Amino acid sequence: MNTLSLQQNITRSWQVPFTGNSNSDNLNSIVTVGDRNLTIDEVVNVARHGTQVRLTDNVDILKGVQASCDYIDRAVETGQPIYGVTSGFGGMAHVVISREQAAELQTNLIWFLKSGAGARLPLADVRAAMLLRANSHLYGASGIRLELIQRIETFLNAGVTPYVYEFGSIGASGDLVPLSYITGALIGLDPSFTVDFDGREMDAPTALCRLGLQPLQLQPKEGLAMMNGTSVMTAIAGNCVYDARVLLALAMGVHALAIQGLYGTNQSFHPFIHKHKPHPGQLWAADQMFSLLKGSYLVREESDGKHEYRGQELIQDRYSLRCLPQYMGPIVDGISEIAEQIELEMNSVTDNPLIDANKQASYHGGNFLGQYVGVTMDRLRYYIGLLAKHIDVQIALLVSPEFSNGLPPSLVGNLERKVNMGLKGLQISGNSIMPLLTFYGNSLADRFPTHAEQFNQNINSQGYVSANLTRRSVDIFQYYMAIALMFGVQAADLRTYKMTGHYDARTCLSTGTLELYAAVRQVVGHQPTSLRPYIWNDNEQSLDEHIALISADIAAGGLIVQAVSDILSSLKSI
Ligand SMILES: N[C@@H](Cc1ccc(C(F)(F)F)cc1)C(=O)O
Repeated sequence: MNTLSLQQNITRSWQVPFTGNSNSDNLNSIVTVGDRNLTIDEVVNVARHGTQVRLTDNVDILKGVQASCDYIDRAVETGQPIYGVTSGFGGMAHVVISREQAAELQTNLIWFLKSGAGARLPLADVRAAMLLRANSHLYGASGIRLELIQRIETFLNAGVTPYVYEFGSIGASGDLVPLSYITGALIGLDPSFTVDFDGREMDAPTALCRLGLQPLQLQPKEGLAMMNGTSVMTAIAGNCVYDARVLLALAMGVHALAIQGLYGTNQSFHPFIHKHKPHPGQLWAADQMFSLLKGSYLVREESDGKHEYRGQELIQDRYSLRCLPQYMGPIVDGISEIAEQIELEMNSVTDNPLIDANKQASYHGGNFLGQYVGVTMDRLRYYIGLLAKHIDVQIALLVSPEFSNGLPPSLVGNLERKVNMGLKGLQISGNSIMPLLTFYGNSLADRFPTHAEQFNQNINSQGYVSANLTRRSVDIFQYYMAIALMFGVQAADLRTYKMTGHYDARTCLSTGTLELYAAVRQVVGHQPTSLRPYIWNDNEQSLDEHIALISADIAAGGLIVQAVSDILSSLKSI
């Protein structure tokens, strides 16, 4: 198979047209919306795996939704001045809107916001956004009918996903432009609103017809309630946080393989050291690495606190090994803080004005500002850059015999075939990715336009663009991780040979890394043998095909991700 066709055949799980319940594990599980405790994992299950959703049947919550609509009806009837209900929008909020124009105001909002550009968002990100919008509306503070919220449920369960575009939101009034596409499709406003219906492109009115639904006329406030919020950027952020945790768990696995490849010591991960600097992330990384290396014949077992001179080799390891917990710690802590903030944002009401039906009052405010998403997504890309930089130096040690405790240069397998250059090209390919990941680590939230929308939106988060940039960074990091795993596997085989005279690393690796090693070998279709390492002669495999296979497995949560599931679940509990 040539590389081009391979790349075309391997599509990332969240880019494939959504085709309903693809994951049998989720057939029986249902996510209830409206109980105010959605988790990132639930969002990912609905977004990517077709888990069905059900709106809460909690009577108090449903009554609250209706009460907020009644409040708006009365306000329009009596001509009360309320932003976006009886007034114009944004920098034109002084314009008074009559009772007769109040519904048209809402539909018109969709029309003038329909100004997106660029590529379509992955369907899974749009599905997550719909779920979050429904969740936000069930707090009963938005003045939106249950009937409209139920449409979101229907779309999600039937696998109908509006097309939304990558540019258009400054993350200030939430995601006005992206949400206008979702709203236009839900109500079947016009055939120019299009959807993916179970894998087929279709205009929204036709899709509604297939679902047995009629086009819906928006009531006062409903358009604003639908579009004034952070749901799309928060959805992308939730999916990215999930992926980033997977990649962090894999980074730990890669380092554990590299440390064994380098014949490193386990002493640097001894609990005694870390209890004297007990940051939670550092403690976690040290503890994980200590156990990940347990039982290995490829590490220096020095947990008793002894150390010996080893000829020309250093008495202690270089920093990328020895200081791993101290380097990873802040990243681990940072990602768990990000997850917490994104989950809180997912369970928030993010529109304006907000209605307190009990007090018969409404409040003008700004919960739609996506600053939490902008700042956390900037941070997440920064952390991804730091993770990539660390892996890059580990690879650099592995390919240089003067630093690798004597592995062959560029991890050449068959040294007798003099033309073999081993993993030289693979390292260069990785070197072309790592700087981009650190570049993407730059912040966006501090570079906002100060004069947006007649100076009304004069501070804005850029949270949507930041989240999309983080999606890109995550995707690229998956390629990088594939390359790193290939280095880890080859190094383990070559170290095994140095220690035992055969190449089957399964006999020497720690129990904690065996499954990861085996998963990589299986995904590339290259079973371990005692006679040869993973890469023997340069001309016997196409490394690009291996990168594509491994990264696709990572993206789809396949064998390689399952192999680090213990690390992943312990990471989530920090
Ligand atoms: N987030 C704003 C609502 C808003 C602001 C601006 C516009 C537009 F489209 F005119 F620019 C629409 C809605 C608010 O609640 O204050």
